[in-house]
Amino acid sequence: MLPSTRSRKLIVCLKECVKSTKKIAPYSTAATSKAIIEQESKYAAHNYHPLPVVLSKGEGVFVWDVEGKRYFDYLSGYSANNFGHCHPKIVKTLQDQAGVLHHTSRAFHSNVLGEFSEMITKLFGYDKLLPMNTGVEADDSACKLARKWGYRKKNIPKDEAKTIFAIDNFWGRSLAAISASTDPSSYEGYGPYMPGFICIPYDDLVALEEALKDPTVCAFMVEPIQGEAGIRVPSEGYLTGVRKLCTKYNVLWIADEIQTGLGRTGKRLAVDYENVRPDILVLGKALGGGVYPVSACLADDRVMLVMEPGTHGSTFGGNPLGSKVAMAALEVLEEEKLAENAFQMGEIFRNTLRERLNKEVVREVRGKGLLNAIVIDGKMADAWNLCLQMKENGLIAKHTHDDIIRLAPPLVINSEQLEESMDIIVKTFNNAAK
Ligand SMILES: Cc1ncc(COP(=O)(O)O)c(CNc2cccc(C(=O)O)c2)c1O
Repeated sequence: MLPSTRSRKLIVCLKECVKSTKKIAPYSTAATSKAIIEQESKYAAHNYHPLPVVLSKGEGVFVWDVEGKRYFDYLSGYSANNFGHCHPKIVKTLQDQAGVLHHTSRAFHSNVLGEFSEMITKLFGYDKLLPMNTGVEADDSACKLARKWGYRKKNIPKDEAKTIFAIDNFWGRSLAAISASTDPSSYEGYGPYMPGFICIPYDDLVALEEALKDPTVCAFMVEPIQGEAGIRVPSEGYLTGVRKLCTKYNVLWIADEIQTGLGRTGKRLAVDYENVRPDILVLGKALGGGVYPVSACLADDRVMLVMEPGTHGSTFGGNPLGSKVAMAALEVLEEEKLAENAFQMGEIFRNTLRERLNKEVVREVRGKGLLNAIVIDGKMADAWNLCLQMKENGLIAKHTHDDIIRLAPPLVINSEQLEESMDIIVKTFNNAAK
């Protein structure tokens, strides 16, 4: 039986009412931040201490919380969102491929991995790609590659291979990664640790040469700029020295560019500042366009082919969906000249903040491209409170230590957005001094 005219009018009216309540504010949702934070606290592990903000929408350099408030995103998902939130080309690629073929495992070939492998190896100048998913997996794979190369090509005695890392390194949360860590908050309570991992001071070529003299050393893994250590930029020439010493002592140089790579520091790779070429290049985070976990090891055949069929792998490594998205991400990086934009915006960012920030509160502004940090005087201000204040003023960022705040917006930021966001940073920091 058809509804009467009266009830049809009632239905139309109800639909209008429902639609109107949804317009509380752009991108807002009915649930409040407080309720959602309580829900997460009750049902999710407490392995993070997030800023008290609940995000529900992202677009370019902006994110919105559930109350509809807009923020500049100055963390970029720990540099996974180099291309901004919901980049149209990357999202469309994800949507299209998801409806065609998303996962096969490498028990079979797909029509995508070969294309992705050729594209990425030619872009970065290596013979082969080992596709993984997360950054720590790719770094772990690089360490495995180096050990096996050490046994097969450098005649290091079985199970005696050593890998050198820099003090204050950070390459993830796995048992191997924390075994290399010098940060108690990363390794405490998780022993016993991986043998054969040794740490030396960062940015110290004398210490490096001393360590490489040991003939059982297979590799030196290092970040071109230390990210979690607080955006620590090494001396000019450090990377050149690393390259020379690793060649001299027949040691593989593993460059961990998971946070610094893909335009973040103002070059396609941070090692490009010194025109040096690692033996194993490790990428991650933004390689998946911020929408899908994709990581990679790149190396020449002399290294990569020590890994025979069936001796390493991963369920999702090299899947068609991630491979397609990664190709789109690399195209965006190149087509939109985002490394160049990061270089230019980064110069303006550091020069402006060094000029405008209150020297009583701020000890240093450092970084390259759009990977920067503000180091504060811990006696004058507190990093957590500054992040809370910046949030109130419309910008979200996170500290890496009590006195260091990382500032890393998406590389798509334009000069107007940069100016507006710098005003927020200056206003917040300079008020902290009063
Ligand atoms: C240089 C570097 N290498 C490897 C990793 C590990 O990547 P995955 O997280 O994808 O496994 C990183 C990670 N970088 C990073 C930065 C900040 C926080 C966190 C966190 O684990 O909460 C991770 C990194 O910064």
